Amino acid sequence: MARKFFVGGNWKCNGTTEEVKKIVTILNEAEVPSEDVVEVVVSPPFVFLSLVKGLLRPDFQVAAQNCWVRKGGAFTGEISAEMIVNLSVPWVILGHSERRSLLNESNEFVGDKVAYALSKGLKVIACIGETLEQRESGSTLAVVAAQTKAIADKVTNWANVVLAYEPVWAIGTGKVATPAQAQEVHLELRKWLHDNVSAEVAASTRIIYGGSVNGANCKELAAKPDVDGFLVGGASLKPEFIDIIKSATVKKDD
Ligand SMILES: O=C(CO)COP(=O)(O)O
Repeated sequence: MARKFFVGGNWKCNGTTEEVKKIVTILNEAEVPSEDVVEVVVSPPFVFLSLVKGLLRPDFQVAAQNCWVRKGGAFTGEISAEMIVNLSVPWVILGHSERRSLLNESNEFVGDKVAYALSKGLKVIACIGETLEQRESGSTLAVVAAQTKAIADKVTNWANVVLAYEPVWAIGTGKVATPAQAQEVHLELRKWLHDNVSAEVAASTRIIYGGSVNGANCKELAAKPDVDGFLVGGASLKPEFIDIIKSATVKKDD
C-alpha cells in the first residue's frame, strides 16, 4: 500500500491572532500538489484552533498540539480529546519531545494518551526521538524502540497513527539529521513495527521526520524511501513551508 506523503506544521507556542491570519493567508494562496499526493496538517496553539479551522482551505487539516490522557473533568488547564473532536479538529500531536522533557511525560503516559485519543476518533501524530546524549552513547535505536513499544502496547489499530521521528538534538537547533541518518532510523522503526506489530502496519504506517527541516534540506530527506513526510517547527511559520509541502513529489532514491 502506497504511503501518502504527510507534512505537518507544528506552530508550537507561537503567534498572535494577526500572525495566525497571515500564515493562513499564505497557505490558502499557495499552489501545492493535490490532497491525493500530500496530506497537509497544521497545528496551531489551542486558542487558535477554531480560528484556523474556520479560515483554512478545505484541503488542509488542523491538529491540536496535545490533549489530556483520559476523559475530561477536574483537570485545570487541560484540554480533552472529546473537546478536540467537538471542534471537528481531526488530528492531535502527542508525545512531543518538548512535553516529554519539560513536562516529564513518560513513555507509558504517552502510550495511554495515544490510545485514548484514538479511541475517541482522533488521528494521532505520535512523536519519538533520542537526545544527543543517547545518540552519542549508541542507544538511539533502543530509545526509539522503547518509545514505540509503549505506544504499541496500548494501540491495536494503527490506521490513524503517524509516527514522527524527531531527534531531540535536531529540534530547533539548525542541526538537521542527514538523509542517511533519518533513513537509517526510519528503516529500523519500520522493521520494529514489522517484527512487533505486523507486516501490514509496517508497510502502511507513515514515518515522518522532524528536526530543523527547511525549504533547503527537505528534498534530499524526502527522497529517502522510508521518509514519508515531515513534522516541521520553525519553518512551518514561514513561506518556505510551501516548499516543504512541494517536496512530496520528489522522486524517491532507488
Ligand atoms: O519539533 C519540531 C516539530 O514538532 C521540529 O522543530 P524545528 O523544525 O523548529 O526544528
